[in-house]
Amino acid sequence: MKIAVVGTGYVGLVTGTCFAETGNDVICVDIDIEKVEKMRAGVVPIYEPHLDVIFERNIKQNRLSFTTNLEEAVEQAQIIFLALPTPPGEDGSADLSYILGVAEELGKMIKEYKVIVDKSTVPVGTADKVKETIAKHANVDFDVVSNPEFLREGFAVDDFLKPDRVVVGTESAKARKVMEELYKPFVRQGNPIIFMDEKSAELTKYAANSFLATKITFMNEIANYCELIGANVDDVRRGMGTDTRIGNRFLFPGIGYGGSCFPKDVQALAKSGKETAYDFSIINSVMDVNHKQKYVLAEKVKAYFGSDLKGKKLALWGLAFKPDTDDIREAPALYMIDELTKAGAEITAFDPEAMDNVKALLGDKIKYASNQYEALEDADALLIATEWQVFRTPDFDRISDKLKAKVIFDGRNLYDLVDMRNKGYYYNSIGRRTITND
Ligand SMILES: NC(=O)c1ccc[n+]([C@@H]2O[C@H](COP(=O)([O-])OP(=O)(O)OC[C@H]3O[C@@H](n4cnc5c(N)ncnc54)[C@H](O)[C@@H]3O)[C@@H](O)[C@H]2O)c1
Ligand SMILES: O=c1ccn([C@@H]2O[C@H](COP(=O)(O)OP(=O)(O)O[C@H]3O[C@H](CO)[C@@H](O)[C@H](O)[C@H]3O)[C@@H](O)[C@H]2O)c(=O)[nH]1
Repeated sequence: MKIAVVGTGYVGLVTGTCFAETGNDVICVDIDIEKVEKMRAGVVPIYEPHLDVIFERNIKQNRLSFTTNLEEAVEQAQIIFLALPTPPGEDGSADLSYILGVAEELGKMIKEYKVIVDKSTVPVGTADKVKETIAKHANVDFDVVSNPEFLREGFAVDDFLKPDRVVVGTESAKARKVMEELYKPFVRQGNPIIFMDEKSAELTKYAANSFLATKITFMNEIANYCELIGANVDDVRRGMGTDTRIGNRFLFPGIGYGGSCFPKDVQALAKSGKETAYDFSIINSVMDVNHKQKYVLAEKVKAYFGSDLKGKKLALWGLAFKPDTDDIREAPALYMIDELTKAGAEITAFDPEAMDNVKALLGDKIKYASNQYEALEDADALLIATEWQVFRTPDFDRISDKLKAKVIFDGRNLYDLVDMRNKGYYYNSIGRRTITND
């Protein structure tokens, strides 16, 4: 099939590359000229494990190409995917200007039947708006389908090629056939395509993300409570998660959920509810609790050193909102940096992939180390914000040689409590008792 993908971010580029991998001819469109030139030169513009191999293979085999020219892409394609940003607007609702802007252009360009597929995360009713916008200009038949994407950054290729399910919202038999054909290779692997109407598909995406955000937030509250009563959240998590009705995934407490999706999607669902006079009280609480959770580690540092952190040097491991990505959107580390530098602390950070993005955002507000141990030089404490594999089994002798004192605040529960006691650390983690070295 001939496919155009508009927007080559995490979703668009993975979608385009994976559909090329299953034998389709894919042309990806982006307004960012620099990005398109990079991709034409064979460079993957984002950090996403395993994407480079299939990206290169499909370019070589002429199934994957890039352009800034929407019309050129649309002309060739039977199916046009919209993988455009839907950032929060000022009031928290999803900003649809990218989607509707491109829909307007599509309306003027299409000259024969096309299936326009919305892969972006959009509020209920957006497929209708896209339809109306295109119909203002187009005088040919077309369908607008909602096909929300559930991939996770860091696992995007695997999630896309082997999805738990594919959700397709369409009431058009013609479009349904096209989507069935396109996703056939995935169904062969035993994963269902769930067909429904457009509105239900749009809501499914928000409901899934908000449910997962709620699950994490619930565990964060249990973790905070564990600290007060002297219980161990790791044990509670295992005890709960083995119940198959609960499941053991997404129960890891930490310093709040971040990223480009959960924060904005939870907020957008709450906002959509408000517009229909529905008060999503669970969702509102989730947002409140998560906001506070982002400051939990900074509060622990202040409780230990005092609220004035002038003259304190802190090493920070991890900046990305989660491991295996260079994405720092809504990263809890950024909230922590803000709070701690306001209190006067000097921070030296290390992250395996996200440092360039943080440098572009924060400049010299913090210092950047070239490896995880360099960050520790002369620091009063080590703080951990992201659970990169490389932080899980560090050389503790090197850590204690470099730190002024053996003090660790761990926002991701990477280390064993008994081990930390034996090694003589002050070790403060989430939802577990604090190990003191006195
Ligand atoms: N990132 C994820 O893990 C993820 C997963 C599932 C769904 N989503 C949703 O998918 C959508 C896209 O997310 P993303 O993370 O890929 O975004 P992104 O910001 O990484 O990428 C968007 C791309 O669109 C391009 N763009 C903007 N305007 C354009 C235009 N008029 N024409 C062509 N290209 C244009 C930008 O230059 C950018 O390259 C959002 O709605 C998001 O909520 C994201
Ligand atoms: O047990 C857990 C699991 C996750 N998180 C945090 O939750 C956030 C989101 O993590 P994750 O879901 O792995 O990353 P995303 O790439 O943002 O993926 C989510 O958002 C995407 C965009 O909508 C969806 O497609 C995915 O299905 C959904 O998992 C991160 O800050 C994680 O640190 C926790 O704190 N505890």
